Amino acid sequence: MASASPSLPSTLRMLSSTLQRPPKISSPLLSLSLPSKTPALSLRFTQIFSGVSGLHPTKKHLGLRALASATDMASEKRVFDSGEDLAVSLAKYTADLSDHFAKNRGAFTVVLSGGSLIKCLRKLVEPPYVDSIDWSKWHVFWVDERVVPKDHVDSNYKLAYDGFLSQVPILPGHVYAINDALSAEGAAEDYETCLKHLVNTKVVDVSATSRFPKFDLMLLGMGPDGHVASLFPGHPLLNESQKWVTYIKDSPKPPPERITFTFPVINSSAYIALVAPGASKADAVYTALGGGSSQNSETLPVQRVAPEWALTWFLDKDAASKL
Ligand SMILES: O=C(O)[C@H](O)[C@@H](O)[C@H](O)[C@H](O)COP(=O)(O)O
Repeated sequence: MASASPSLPSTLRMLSSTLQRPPKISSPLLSLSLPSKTPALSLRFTQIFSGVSGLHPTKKHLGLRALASATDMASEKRVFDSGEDLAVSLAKYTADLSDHFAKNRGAFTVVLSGGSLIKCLRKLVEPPYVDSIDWSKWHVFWVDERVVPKDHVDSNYKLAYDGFLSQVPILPGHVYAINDALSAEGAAEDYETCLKHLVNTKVVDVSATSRFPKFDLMLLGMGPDGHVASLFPGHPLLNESQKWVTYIKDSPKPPPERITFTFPVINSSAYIALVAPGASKADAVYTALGGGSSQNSETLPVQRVAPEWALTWFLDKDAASKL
């Protein structure tokens, strides 16, 4: 079943195979129960789930705790008793979005992080999802990657390949790993060039508001310090407003050299799942969701995460223990 391989060609060679198979773009995204897009009257809501639940914010959810908000992004928090329950819910959430975007857009663009996220995706490689998802529509990207060879133990590609990609029939030409023969600067530039081609060919959608690429689903992990992707607290890269992909050579989390999507790209996504289980995340979760403040009162990177349509937190009891 494995179709991706650590010896995949460079990003651009993978791109060329993708370009031969442009997805069909059909109708706009109208069939989901999306949050209101009326800025003046938009809603933010929070609901605690103890198990598997529906995919999208719906009127039923909104009836529970709806608050007026300045943003039209819907925000939802799911707290699970166990990692197993979290993984089940995340698989259903992802599979439902896959189904929707595959049917309505002809492609499903999914952005992965490194870290514990990949383990949280484990239910996708099991029945019923492994057989029911239309994997041929998936296009896989990384929100950040360590500048190391693809077969290196620190590679986010290798982590995802070993734990997820090798077990599902995603087309190798739809897996956009970084070009590991390049420097950090070169790899970031190469990845941005790749994304531009994919936007031009409509594989990746574009935000009508920001004009940055609009990925269908971004699956983000979060560090104990509140970092997302390779955007760390207090780092100047947090304020990058032009580039789509940039690089860092002084990452406080090893290894130091990485490439990363910028906030304009992250926040142009349609959906973001913030997957942050574990006690080490409790302080940052409290800062982001419980009204706490960070050690030096600075805004944490995770607090800047605001996709165009919906943000869903996937937490376990330990991560939510201070809420
Ligand atoms: O390459 C990376 O280091 C990641 O993309 C990073 O942003 C990760 O998602 C968080 O550090 C959370 O990692 P954990 O889930 O393992 O804590």
